[in-house]
This record gives sequence, structure tokens and C-alpha cells, in this order.
Amino acid sequence: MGKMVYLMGKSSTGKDTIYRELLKSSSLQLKKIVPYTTRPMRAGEKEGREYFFTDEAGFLKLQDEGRVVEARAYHTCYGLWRYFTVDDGHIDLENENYLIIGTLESYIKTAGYFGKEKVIPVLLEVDDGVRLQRALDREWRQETPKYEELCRRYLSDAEDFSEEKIREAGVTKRFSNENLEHCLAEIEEYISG
Ligand SMILES: Nc1ncnc2c1ncn2[C@@H]1O[C@H](COP(=O)(O)OP(=O)(O)OP(=O)(O)O)[C@@H](O)[C@H]1O
Repeated sequence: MGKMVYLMGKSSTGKDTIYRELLKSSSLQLKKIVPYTTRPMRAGEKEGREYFFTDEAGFLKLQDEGRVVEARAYHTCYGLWRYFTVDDGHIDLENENYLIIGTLESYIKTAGYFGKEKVIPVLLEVDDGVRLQRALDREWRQETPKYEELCRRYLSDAEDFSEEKIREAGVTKRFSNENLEHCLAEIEEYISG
């Protein structure tokens, strides 16, 4: 029976970095479930790799078809940005293991959709100061840095990942990403065990 590893954490805790590394692991054999978003593509991103990029009309069409597993909406400085998972016919939890990035709320919905025993939460944590520095460094390298959005996300993270919400979601295990190699080793051991 397959399982779905659900990566979560505040902004710049290293979700994308760890996602890429875990996919490379030959012992884990994790497959991608590429989420969908209506936000504009960032420098270095590629259609169908980090996300499938669509627009509001695309989201509404998929929702009408009953194919949206979970959806999150963010009122950003640049308008409404949605992030969502689509049951687009490629998810085979009987035979395959998957890796996906999401939020606490989307984890709860996905675990409700596929079954809690099939969805394994992996919550990443990094000291707030270190995390803000990493976010700033990353944004600075973008062609058009969006510092306002960085600040908005940093502030909303505290609410989205409050201790109360973590408890409510039933997430007990946390993984510190101060050091990438240690963090990866710890996650790999947890998933395989
Ligand atoms: N252990 C680490 N040590 C130092 N830098 C790291 C580490 N992990 C990730 N980073 C760097 O921190 C930045 C944020 O990482 P990443 O983009 O993977 O985070 P994220 O959680 O996916 O962020 P967001 O949710 O904002 O998209 C990147 O520039 C990445 O290279």
C-alpha cells in the first residue's frame, strides 16, 4: 500500500529544497503530485515542475468538475492567489508513494480525502531569524523582488502554523532544517521506518 508524504512548514523553512532532495532518493521512490496555482511564475520555475500555473477561470473549471482535493486562497498585495491539489487521474495510492508540499489546512483536507493512515505529515521548522534571512536572500535574487509579499507571508505564517493549529491537525513530529543534511537524514529514516 502506498503513502503520501506531506511536507509542511512556514515560508522559507526549506520545503522546496527538501522536496527536490527527497525526490532524488532512490530508496524512497517518491513520486510527485504537482500542485496547481494561480500565482505568477517566479524566476527559475517551470510549468509542471513546482506547480501547474493556471488562472482564476482555470481553477473554477476544475472545481466545477469536482476534481479539487483541497484549495487555499491568499489575498496578496498582487491580488488573489490560489494554491490547490487536483485529483487529475494520476494518483495511484495502491501502488505508489508520493511527495507533496502544502499547509496544515491542506494536510487536514488531504488526509480526510485519502485517509489519515495514507498521509504522513512532515513539519519543517527553522529559527524565525534564520528563516527571515533566508527568505530575504532568496527574494533578493529574483528579477523583481516582492518584499511586501515576503513580509505579508512572514507575518501570516505565525497564525497559519500556530501551536493550536498544529495540535488540532494531530501533527506531533517536527523536523528542524537548520542543517540540510541532518534534516534529510532524519526525514528519510522517519519515512522508511
Ligand atoms: N538547511 C538550509 N541551510 C541554508 N539554507 C537553506 C537550507 N534549506 C533551505 N535553504 C535556503 O533557504 C531558502 C528557502 O528555501 P525554500 O525555497 O526551499 O523554502 P520554502 O519553504 O519552499 O519557501 P516558500 O514557502 O517561501 O516557497 C532557499 O534559498 C534555500 O536555498
